[in-house]
Amino acid sequence: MTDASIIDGKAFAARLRERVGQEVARLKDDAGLTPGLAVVLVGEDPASQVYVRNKGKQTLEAGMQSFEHRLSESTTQEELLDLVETLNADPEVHGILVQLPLPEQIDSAAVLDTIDPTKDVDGFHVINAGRLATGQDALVPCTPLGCLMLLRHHLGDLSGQRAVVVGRSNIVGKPLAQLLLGESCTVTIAHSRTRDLPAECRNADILVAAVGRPKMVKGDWIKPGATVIDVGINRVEGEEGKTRLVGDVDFDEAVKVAGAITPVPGGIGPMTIACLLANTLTAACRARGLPAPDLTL
Ligand SMILES: Nc1nc(=O)c2c([nH]1)NC[C@@H]1CN(c3ccc(C(=O)N[C@@H](CCC(=O)O)C(=O)O)cc3)C=[N+]21
Ligand SMILES: [Mg+2]
Repeated sequence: MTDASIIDGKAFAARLRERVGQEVARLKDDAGLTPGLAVVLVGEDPASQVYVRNKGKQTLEAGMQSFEHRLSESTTQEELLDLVETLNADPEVHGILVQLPLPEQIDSAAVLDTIDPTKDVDGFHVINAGRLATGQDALVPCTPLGCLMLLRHHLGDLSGQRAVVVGRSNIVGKPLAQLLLGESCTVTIAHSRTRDLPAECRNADILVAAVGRPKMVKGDWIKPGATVIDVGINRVEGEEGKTRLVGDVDFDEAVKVAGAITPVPGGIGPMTIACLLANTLTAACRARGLPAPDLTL
């Protein structure tokens, strides 16, 4: 059998950012409105710093304003809530992202639920989770949205497909399951307590791995010809003490069995950032009572 085709998330994300940039330019000309994204980073986690830098750079490249707030590791919950409230009230800020994970003295759920739901470009507020689950207009979490865009582009209509999502986080697994249900897939959410996980995965026409365990999904867990979406971004020790990124899927095995597969890096990661920009554009339009542009490629 021939190897799986590689779904190029990096290239797709670049085109999506281009589209967002066009719409931002149009919004400036037609409505005098420049979308703005505020990113809040608490602490010094080096990996988080890289994401924040990439997000800031790509936000500016798309013609949006980027506001960065770096707070110390010892920031109190009250200080962080004060900042979120200031950003909620700032008319130049259309999107707010508080980078996770937060230090242990902070109640993450309380912080996320303080963000104005109309500015919640991560889609983590309970209002947005509820709107997604009930099929109303929501700001949709960026990683699941990126997965759905690649699946739609690669497969077209998804209706009737058997989708297995491995992982049940509020950030990826649960919202992605909702999105796939909205596309009329038959959806299973599997997780660490699932009995005979490999057999469950072998049922999938669409298999999504979002567990945060390097190379957990093996080739013999995959139905021949299935579409495999690898959400994992795991830093592991490589040669000479260097770190490298691997997914939750054993790519070398999976590529021999799957019909199509997303790589790590260059798959879902870049889509997450592109969808963050798309959500910021959507939030800015809605703040002005304008329709959000259609960004399907
Ligand atoms: N509130 C919040 N929202 C987030 O969306 C969020 C977060 N917190 N905390 C951290 C995680 C992680 N995350 C990534 C986004 C893009 C890449 C990405 O673009 N990765 C590149 C590689 C980057 C590299 O080489 O380091 C790739 O997969 O090709 C990675 C990781 C968003 N996160
Ligand atoms: Mg789990």
